[in-house]
Amino acid sequence: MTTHHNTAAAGSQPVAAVSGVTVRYGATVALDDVSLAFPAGVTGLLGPNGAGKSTLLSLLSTARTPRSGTVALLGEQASGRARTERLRRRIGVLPQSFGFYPRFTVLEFTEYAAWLRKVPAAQRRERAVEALRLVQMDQHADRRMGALSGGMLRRVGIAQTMVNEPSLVLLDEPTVGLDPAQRVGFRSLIRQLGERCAVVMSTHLAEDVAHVCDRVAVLLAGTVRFTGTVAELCALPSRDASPDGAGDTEAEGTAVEVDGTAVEAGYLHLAGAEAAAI
Ligand SMILES: Nc1ncnc2c1ncn2[C@@H]1O[C@H](COP(=O)(O)OP(=O)(O)OP(=O)(O)O)[C@@H](O)[C@H]1O
Repeated sequence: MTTHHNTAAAGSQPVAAVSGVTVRYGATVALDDVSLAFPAGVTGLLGPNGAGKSTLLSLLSTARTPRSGTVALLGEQASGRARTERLRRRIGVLPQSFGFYPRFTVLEFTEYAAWLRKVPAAQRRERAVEALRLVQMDQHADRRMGALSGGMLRRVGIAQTMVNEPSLVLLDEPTVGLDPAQRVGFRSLIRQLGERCAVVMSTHLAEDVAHVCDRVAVLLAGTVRFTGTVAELCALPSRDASPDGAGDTEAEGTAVEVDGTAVEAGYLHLAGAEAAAI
């Protein structure tokens, strides 16, 4: 299936950027001198388990500070407690799993998220209802969180990222665990979010990237192996060719079919035998 992408996002000013960041967990180097800029639109972080995607998202969410390197968010350096707290109010985050009280209704949970994000009391209800409408969960506002299907729960997860009208939304593996039909609906929802604010989503699924993302960064073992448009990733030579061209965009300007298989081929070219074994 061929998809069309929002090329307007390419080349715009970055909404977020990391520069020379290194993060270690004991002896494990999760990110090794990583520099990446995230423009408007939807950027995919593509990589296998353990590549460092969640760690990178935790830097962009300000949950974690790098040992070395810098993080810039919404035009400011993300350092200093007061500034970081202020920036955090303009960011929405969907972690891989999020906690909730099962007896909360969908509306109560979403209003609670607005409270956590310091949305003024007078606006919380309205923002929560609006966010639920965006994800088509407003009809289910009175249902208990504990009674929701996986797909519905994930939609509420997206709603809670939007209650503070963020400029940047971070989604950690948002399509994992969804069935194929749910995944299709969810991808179109993420594209919608990308029209309102910059979105960075991690995934290990080439299909997600093909259907959702304007740009993609491939992470492998804590290093960036590619950044560019999805079409540029697809245009990389096949795996049999010399890997020296990784990151080159020689095929820029040529017509490239963007689909899951083509993304997978570009990804495998970068990952070589390492990814082929996944
Ligand atoms: N709290 C932690 N303590 C120790 N090691 C960690 C911790 N969190 C992550 N790591 C390690 O850091 C590396 C990067 O992990 P990270 O979770 O960022 O990768 P990922 O690409 O998001 O993978 P996944 O999809 O499995 O979450 C991995 O080797 C992982 O085992």
